[in-house]
Amino acid sequence: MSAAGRGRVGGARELLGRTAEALALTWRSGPLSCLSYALLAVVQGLLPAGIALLTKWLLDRIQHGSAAAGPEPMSLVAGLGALTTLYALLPALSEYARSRLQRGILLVVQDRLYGTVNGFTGMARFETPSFLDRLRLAQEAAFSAPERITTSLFAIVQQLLTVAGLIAVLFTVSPLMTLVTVAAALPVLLVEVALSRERARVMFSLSARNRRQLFYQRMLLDLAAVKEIRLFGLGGFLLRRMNEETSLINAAEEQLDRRSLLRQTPLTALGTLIAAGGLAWMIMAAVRGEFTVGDVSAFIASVAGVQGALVALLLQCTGAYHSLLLLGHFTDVTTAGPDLPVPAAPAPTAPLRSAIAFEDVWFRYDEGGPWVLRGVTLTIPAGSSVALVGLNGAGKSTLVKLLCRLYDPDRGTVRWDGVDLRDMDPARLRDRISAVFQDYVEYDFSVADNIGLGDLEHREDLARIVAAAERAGAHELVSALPRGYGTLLSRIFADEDEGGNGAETTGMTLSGGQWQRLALARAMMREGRDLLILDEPSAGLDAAAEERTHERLRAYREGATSLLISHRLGAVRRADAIVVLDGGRITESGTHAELMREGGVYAGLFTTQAAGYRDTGSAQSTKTTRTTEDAGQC
Ligand SMILES: Nc1ncnc2c1ncn2[C@@H]1O[C@H](COP(=O)(O)OP(=O)(O)OP(=O)(O)O)[C@@H](O)[C@H]1O
Repeated sequence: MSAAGRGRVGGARELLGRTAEALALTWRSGPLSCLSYALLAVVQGLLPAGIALLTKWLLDRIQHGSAAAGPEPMSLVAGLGALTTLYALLPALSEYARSRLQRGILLVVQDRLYGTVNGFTGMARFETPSFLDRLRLAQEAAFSAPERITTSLFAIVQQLLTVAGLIAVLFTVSPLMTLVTVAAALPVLLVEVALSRERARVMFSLSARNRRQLFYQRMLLDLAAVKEIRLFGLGGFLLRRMNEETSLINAAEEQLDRRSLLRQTPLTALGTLIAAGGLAWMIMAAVRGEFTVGDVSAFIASVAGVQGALVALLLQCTGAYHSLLLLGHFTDVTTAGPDLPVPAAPAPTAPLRSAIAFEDVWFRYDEGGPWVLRGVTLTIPAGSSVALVGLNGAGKSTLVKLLCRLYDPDRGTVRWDGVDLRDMDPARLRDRISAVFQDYVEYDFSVADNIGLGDLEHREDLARIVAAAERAGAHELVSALPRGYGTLLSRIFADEDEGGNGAETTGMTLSGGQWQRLALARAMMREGRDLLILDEPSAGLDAAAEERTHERLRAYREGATSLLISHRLGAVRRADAIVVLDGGRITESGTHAELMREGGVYAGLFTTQAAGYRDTGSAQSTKTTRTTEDAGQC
């Protein structure tokens, strides 16, 4: 992690590096916008000096007539008119250029950040809280930091040019008064430097609080949380917590503002006193004929202009510093490199011919954490159906993650027809697999897209989508929806009405079990894959739907390689092999009949489940073995 990632910019080199990075991003977003914005900054920076100089010349002409130096009065009036018009118009033009630049930068930065995240082939980073935190900060940075750094830099250049220009004009009038102008600006400058450092420190110290405040805000608006928040009456609690955080942030900011005020006021007064003293002295000297009225006007313009420009410059520096801190998170994420090593010349991923094999696989999520898989050795022969059972937390879903190469084992190997998964391109491997996960996704798309996303290449093939829905037992429910496969499933987006006249109707949503059938249909879309993974594919289905779904799945899996995870043991009993995972170890394996004969963990679980389905009266008069065999089919 870089220093910036830890919340501070390292040395000048790191600071310059980040600045260069922001400028490069800006340049990539549109060289023309970048150049026009820079040009506008330069012109605006020089304008105050130009106006001050022309005003001085004009006043001198009025006072001394042709004896005074400088162009003709009419040319001066025209020039002054042109410069003041530019002075009035350029900020609007500049704002237009800035917005254009901002839009361009957003596109570049968004593509860079999300492209990088999409390039993480594994899951570990998404399940690591510290990385997720960094990702959130990087997201925040992506949308503001590069643009702010660039605009701050251009504004700094503009203010520097203003200061230099005004001082140069004043120097031609009086080097002594130039010194007075700088002296008048110095106290404010010094206090602003100290304050800007303090501001950055306070803002950083508040960042954790800001994130907590954001968390409470999100919870209070989160659709998924509404039910539980209402039922448990958590709204007031979350609201209080949010307000507490806001009050503490407000208090810290108030304290900072008070300190700023206390320090700024006397020093600003001191600066004003120096300027006023200088002005009084100059006016007396002008009365004695040592200065012209134009000189006095140049002095007044310079004092006000230099002070204003220096304060603006410091504010821009503070803003740029804060944005550079944020950009560190963006850089950390976008330069994090691959999470899983992918060989430069991956082994070809051929259709599965022989078997998938776990060879003494050990895995844990964190170094130093508990082992989740402990020496798993398991073979899934091509064309066979294997069921994985075990208690909660036994490691079943973890094993699936390794099989899809979302993680690599810490020890041991997973092989696809003898080839180590680490030697394969993960994208090619996953292209050979279809899956329904326990935590399947509900996409805010149409029904057709929710199914079609299973195979992007055939996303528009309605016949294939319908066939997949039929296999998953979802066709009937989809047909009953108001717009069938075209129905938008969303609570976030609105749908266009059927007349296509642009009117919007609210999207609709499904029940948990109905969503699960769509997830199953999505997996069925992936025809011609070598391995089907079903991780609790029927957990949300009603009893009748579950029975029918498993029948269909059995037919679909016939002769194909599949791995089924289910706590409903009636659904796994017909698998070619049932494997029991206990505490990350395989403790039993065999067919249903073999495991029942063994009378081990599986037999115990199966009997317990079956007993739950038995009618108490009849159960008392029925022999256990026979009854469990029947009940297990539920
Ligand atoms: N991302 C993670 N980081 C750390 N530990 C994890 C992570 N995911 C799972 N675990 C831990 O790994 C163990 C196995 O989890 P896993 O999800 O594989 O179990 P499972 O057998 O699928 O359980 P269930 O039947 O409840 O779905 C659990 O103790 C869990 O706490």
